[in-house]
Amino acid sequence: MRPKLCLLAPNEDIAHTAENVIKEREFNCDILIGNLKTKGIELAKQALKAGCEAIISRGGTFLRIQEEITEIPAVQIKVSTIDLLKALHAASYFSYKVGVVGYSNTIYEASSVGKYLKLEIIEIPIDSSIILQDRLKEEVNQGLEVIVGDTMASNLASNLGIQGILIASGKRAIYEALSQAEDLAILRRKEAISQQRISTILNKLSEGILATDSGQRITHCNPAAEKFLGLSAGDMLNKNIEGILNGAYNNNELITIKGQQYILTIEHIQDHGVRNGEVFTLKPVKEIQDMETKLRRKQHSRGLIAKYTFNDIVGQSESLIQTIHKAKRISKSSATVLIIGKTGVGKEMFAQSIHNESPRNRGPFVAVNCAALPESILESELFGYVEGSFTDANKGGKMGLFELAHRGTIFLDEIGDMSLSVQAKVLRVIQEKEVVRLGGDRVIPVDIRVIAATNVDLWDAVNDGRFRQDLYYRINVLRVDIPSLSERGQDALLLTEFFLNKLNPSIQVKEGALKPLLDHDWPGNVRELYNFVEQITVLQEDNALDESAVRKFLAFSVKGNKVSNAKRIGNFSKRLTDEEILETLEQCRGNQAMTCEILGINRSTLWRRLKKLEVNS
Ligand SMILES: Nc1ncnc2c1ncn2[C@@H]1O[C@H](COP(=O)(O)OP(=O)(O)OP(=O)(O)O)[C@@H](O)[C@H]1O
Repeated sequence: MRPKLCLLAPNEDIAHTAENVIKEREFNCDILIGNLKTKGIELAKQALKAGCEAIISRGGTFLRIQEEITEIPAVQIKVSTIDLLKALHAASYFSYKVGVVGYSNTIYEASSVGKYLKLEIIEIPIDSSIILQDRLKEEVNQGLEVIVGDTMASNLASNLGIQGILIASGKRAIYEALSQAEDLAILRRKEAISQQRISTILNKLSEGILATDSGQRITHCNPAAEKFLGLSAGDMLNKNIEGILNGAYNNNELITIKGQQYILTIEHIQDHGVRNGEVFTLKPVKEIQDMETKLRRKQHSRGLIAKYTFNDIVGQSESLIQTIHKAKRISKSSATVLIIGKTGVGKEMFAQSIHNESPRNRGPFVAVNCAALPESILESELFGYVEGSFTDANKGGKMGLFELAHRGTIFLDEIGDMSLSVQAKVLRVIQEKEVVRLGGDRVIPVDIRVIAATNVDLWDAVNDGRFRQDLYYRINVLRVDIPSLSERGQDALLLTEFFLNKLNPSIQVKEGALKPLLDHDWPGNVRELYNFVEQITVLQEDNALDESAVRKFLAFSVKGNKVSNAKRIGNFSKRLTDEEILETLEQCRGNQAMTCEILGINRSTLWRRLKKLEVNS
């Protein structure tokens, strides 16, 4: 559909010519007759309300419209050379001296056209109607008898009693103005569509956007910026940016607005190589951090969740309750924690519970067993590496566990087994809160809480030169000593009932059946107790567990432990007699995994020995 235009003609003649052009060229244009005197501006405003997309007018009316109606383009019917020639020719009948009233382009043309007609042209530019009137009076006093110009000029001429000749607008001038108006209206339509798209995008952005002009005045702002700054668009538009952002700012700077932190970035707007304003972007730091955490989590397939809380720790002994109480208090701070306790006492369980009770509980929990990995692998696991830093390095490098624990907790289990060179690097991370990947030089900031655990006396290790003293002091800030199971009174009974219920709830425990457990010293602590209960659930023949059965299992378990301990001393499997193997297998009711566990041998050794004995496996 062609744009809807409106032509404001100063008189019937021009209206008539315009009507012909519109008909011939099929413009979608209404014609209104009006000039400055006859409320032409009011008519134009009404046309705008009625959906007009561009206004065409002449002379002074055009100037007023251009000033007052900014919503749509205003186009001027220019004075063509031929129209000017006709008017000057008509004027020459009255005098050789002709005043030409008009805008610079009209006057300029008039002087050259006037030369051909041998006329003396007096240039009278239009600035305002009052100045024009004075100027005209002056010229009339000096003998001017005729002027050519627009409707306003010819009205002034009749007021001053001289001849006024109206420059008519011919078909060509009207056609050109209509075409120009139509082109501009189409351009406006396109601009409006792209403006709409831009504002939809700006409105949807979670970043706050503010744009300024070359004078630092705000020209655009989006809803996110309104929200962050607590100001409406009306409060900000046309205001100086410095006043809105409260003073000085720099690109890529951290700024605080209403207690929230934002990263401020500033881009310069270049217009044909000239700086013409700036675009300010406000990104909430919290959003960046949340995204970063999500990304870090996604990049790593491991589950980084701490599943245990203090509520999961079973036991009612005074020593355990005291320890839990202290650990809960420690949870609130962000300081490094050292958990000390024998093997299997629940150090990791405590570490997870501390993390879950801490303000970091929404962040990751990363556990590393420092004794389980060879030095070089532990180092690359902890710190990560950059691409190509060693032969087997993954493409794209790899994020280390410290980075992965960002905004969460890293649990360094058995820290006493860490080599001195890794200790030095860990110390650096704890002190500086930053990591450099192996083979890289980029410093990556990390916000982590370290919980270290040990089952050996670290101070002894310091004295032996196996543990760095500075690291010892660094990690020994808050300390949790977990009592061994033998120091926890009746807890062994509670734990047994708890594990039995978890593994096989149908087993009934007879009165006093668990008493023998209190005489056992549980060197492997809760883990050993758990394994013991697991054996019961597999080997128990009926569902009623009495004291004699418990004693039998205990004796069996102690023997198993002795065997497993002996295994560690030397190549024990060779010394295991066939009877021992068969007896254990029978007691385990053919369960080979458990037989291996009790005898401390691996599956292939058992399989070989059974094959020799021709036992069907
Ligand atoms: N008080 C408790 N209540 C319930 N379960 C427990 C308790 N203490 C430990 N456990 C369980 O015992 C097992 C060993 O605990 P954990 O791994 O936390 O011990 P650890 O001291 O870290 O062991 P290690 O010294 O070998 O690293 C886990 O399965 C844990 O869930």
